[in-house]
Amino acid sequence: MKALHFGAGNIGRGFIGLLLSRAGYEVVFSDVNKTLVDALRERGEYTVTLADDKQERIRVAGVTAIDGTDLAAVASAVAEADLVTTAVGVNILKHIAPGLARGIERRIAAGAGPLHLIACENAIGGSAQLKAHVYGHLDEETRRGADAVCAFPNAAVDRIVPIQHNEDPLAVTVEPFYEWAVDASVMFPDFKRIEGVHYVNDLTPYIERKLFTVNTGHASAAYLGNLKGYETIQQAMADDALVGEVRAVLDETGAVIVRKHGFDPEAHRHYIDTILGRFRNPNLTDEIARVGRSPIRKLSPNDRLVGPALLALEQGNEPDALAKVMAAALRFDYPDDPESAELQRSLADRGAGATLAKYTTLPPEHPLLLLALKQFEALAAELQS
Ligand SMILES: NC(=O)c1ccc[n+]([C@@H]2O[C@H](COP(=O)([O-])OP(=O)(O)OC[C@H]3O[C@@H](n4cnc5c(N)ncnc54)[C@H](O)[C@@H]3O)[C@@H](O)[C@H]2O)c1
Ligand SMILES: O=P(O)(O)OC[C@@H](O)[C@@H](O)[C@H](O)[C@H](O)CO
Repeated sequence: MKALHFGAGNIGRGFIGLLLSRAGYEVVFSDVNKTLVDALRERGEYTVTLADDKQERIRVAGVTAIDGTDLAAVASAVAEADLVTTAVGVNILKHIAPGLARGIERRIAAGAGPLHLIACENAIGGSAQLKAHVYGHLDEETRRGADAVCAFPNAAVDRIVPIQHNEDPLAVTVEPFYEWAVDASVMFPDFKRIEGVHYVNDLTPYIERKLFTVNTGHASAAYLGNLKGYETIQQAMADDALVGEVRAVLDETGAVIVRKHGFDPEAHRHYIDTILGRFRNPNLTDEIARVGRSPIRKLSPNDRLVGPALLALEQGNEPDALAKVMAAALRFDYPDDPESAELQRSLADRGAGATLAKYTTLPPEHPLLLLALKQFEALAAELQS
């Protein structure tokens, strides 16, 4: 069995590749990073280290890679795959779509069997977004053919994998915890189960709980920590006042999730405590630059800040703590991050109100934007004093 995985980066090697290899797949990575591709091809294996006191090392063997810029190679790999997964970043899905489309055409022409394509990105409906990009490259008749043999189950993936600073470009250190939930309701019957994957019939509660707790909490620690001059999540999480603010945010998202999906409030409190413990992991160094990366994506309407804040308002609650994190996101000034640079230019040119309206796509008078703007002004006053 062959799995084609797009993105041999941190989560690709440290989580998806590891689980697929353990499940008996030969894993073919597609990546545009030549160093990673060459090393995977030459060595055919890499090591994953678990970031706990034992520092267990796991050898992942039987892997190889293809050059993701080579459309013909990508199409061939898609034609031969028994499973396709991605972990490239939700905004990159459109760039892998042409190769997937050419591969799907070849599969249909050859009468190949059914194929699941699972986007393992931090986004609601990641695989559905991938499908829309791929279908944009198919004609009407091929789309009908693809409907019969391709399924795009949405997924939620959870494992903290920081940016790696190892001499070996393939070595990757990951937290021990992991969770991978996949929407089984759209999968073909009798699919091959992957050990470690949780198959569910309704993914929404899982992806919203994950994105609006792990990722909202993470973004809060990053943006509020950045305001205080911290460089890592571990530094930020050693600041009790800051942890109090992160908890206030997670109380707001927790109320939303518990009410919307009927989770047990006590179990959800325990979930939050576990996550705060994971952020503190002393065996990891996770940079605020990574966790806060792509602030425009993180301020978009369905993502980890605005998404739960809008739900809180719908439920009649004012999400002040979330609004403060939205305001802090505007202060995330990392010139090497293209979205941060664009946000800073917009802030300088248009001001906070118009910038928030542009990137959240909400009307300027929306109650959430008024809350965020109030928080932005309070932060500005605080920083001046
Ligand atoms: N790192 C984590 O803790 C974590 C956890 C859960 C989910 N995620 C999600 O997983 C995705 C990847 O995150 P990451 O941290 O592994 O990032 P990363 O930057 O380490 O990995 C992304 C990889 O995709 C490759 N890539 C870029 N364009 C490509 C293309 N056109 N074709 C093939 N490969 C391409 C990059 O070269 C890189 O190796 C993101 O959506 C992220 O939100 C990350
Ligand atoms: O990958 P992003 O940019 O969506 O979010 C940054 C981190 O919050 C994220 O990568 C977490 O480490 C991960 O989602 C944990 O499962």
